[in-house]
Amino acid sequence: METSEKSDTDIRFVCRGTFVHSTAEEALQILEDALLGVDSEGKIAFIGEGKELQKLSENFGFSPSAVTQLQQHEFFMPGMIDTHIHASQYSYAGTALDMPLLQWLNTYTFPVESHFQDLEFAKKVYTQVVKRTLRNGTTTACYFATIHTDASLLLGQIANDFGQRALVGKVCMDRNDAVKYYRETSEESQEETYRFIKELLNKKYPLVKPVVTPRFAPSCTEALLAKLGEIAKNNKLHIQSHISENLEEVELVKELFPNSESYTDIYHKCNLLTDKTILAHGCHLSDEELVLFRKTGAALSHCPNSNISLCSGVLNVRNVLNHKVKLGLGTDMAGGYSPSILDAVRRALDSSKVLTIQDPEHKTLSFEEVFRLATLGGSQALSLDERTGNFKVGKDFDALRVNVAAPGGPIDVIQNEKPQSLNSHMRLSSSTCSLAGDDRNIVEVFVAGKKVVPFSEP
Ligand SMILES: Nc1nc2[nH]cnc2c(=O)[nH]1
Ligand SMILES: [Zn+2]
Repeated sequence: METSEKSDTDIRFVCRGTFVHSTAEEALQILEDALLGVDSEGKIAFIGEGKELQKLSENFGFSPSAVTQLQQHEFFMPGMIDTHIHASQYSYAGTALDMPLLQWLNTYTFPVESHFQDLEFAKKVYTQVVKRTLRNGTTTACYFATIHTDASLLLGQIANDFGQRALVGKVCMDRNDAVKYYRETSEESQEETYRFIKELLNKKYPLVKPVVTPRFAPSCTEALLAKLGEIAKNNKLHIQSHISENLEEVELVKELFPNSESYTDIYHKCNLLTDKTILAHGCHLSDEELVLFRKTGAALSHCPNSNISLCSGVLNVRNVLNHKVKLGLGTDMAGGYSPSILDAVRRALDSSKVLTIQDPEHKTLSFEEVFRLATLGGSQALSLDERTGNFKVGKDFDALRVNVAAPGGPIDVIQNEKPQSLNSHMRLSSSTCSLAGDDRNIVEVFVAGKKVVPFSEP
């Protein structure tokens, strides 16, 4: 049994059943007939075995009859973490994937994002994104908004209202020759970043924090990048951006920053690589660049749907893991067409298999490893692993109640003739749900001990 020190904790609720999660040692740990208690602050107070019910109920002062028992085919898993998602691109998700990155940005993305100065439009789209991602089991999202400060603040408010844990970034870009009306001056970008951080922090939302967000090197001058690095450092803030997504972009960066050794070096020189930095893609990074990530503690967000949809490249996750670089999964919607991290799990496995087809020596990622990337890995990549990522005592209870056989769901559970051990059954179930399941299998979602799905009536 694992418990927090104090047993005078007030217990909010206790659940009994199978819990599936990742630890540093075990990519997929299955706790059968476990008992997990959540305290009044939404933190995990204890996790023990079902047979310890009597003792735990006395120690923690809860009634055994109040314990919620999971049903057959149900299990709890940690909430999933989307380490890279563009909330502002939801309105065209699933469309417009017919050109490569730079042309796609100019043709579709910038014109759509420019509409977010309209707060009514922003409210509609951002409400839908937060609800949709929560329903899909994203308990933590690291969001890009747009250059508009007020709309970005609105995204923070909506995430807070629905109870989602979120990092929210007002996008910074002082260079954009293609769509001139969607750009700030360097001064505006700095001043508005200050205002965004100040106003969002002043709200004191418990689960929503600002993230400094230079869009990517091609849309920022070196002076702006350096200023944003300074702002992040002085305020100890998270940083997010994109890096080495497609080859044309990498060439453009060489032209725009002729004095830098590499794409990674540009961010490094501007103090943008820290242990609170998350950079999306990295498909074309060199091993030297990965070493710099490792040294600075910066993380990568693997966005396989987007990498395939925009024909950007295939990230060699095995190589990233071998370099001990922190890594999580991202949808990168709308470069990726799905808002679901379950989809990212599937695409990450597919991408890894493509690498194995190309090189049989490549060690394919296992389902268990990718499950860890979607949960614990994401929390580490965002430096939020003290708070979330798995069922460790003292962390917030961010969890999904999954029913493999949810009525009306996409999975038909076919009973095996031979009885299986519960453990292998749950291993199969968690794998089945990730590979064949969808939001219909996610029957409840909890963030910091609060049930946020199904949505409560307004
Ligand atoms: N996929 C993707 N890559 C980017 N690089 C710079 N901006 C973007 C964006 O919005 N999406
Ligand atoms: Zn992106």
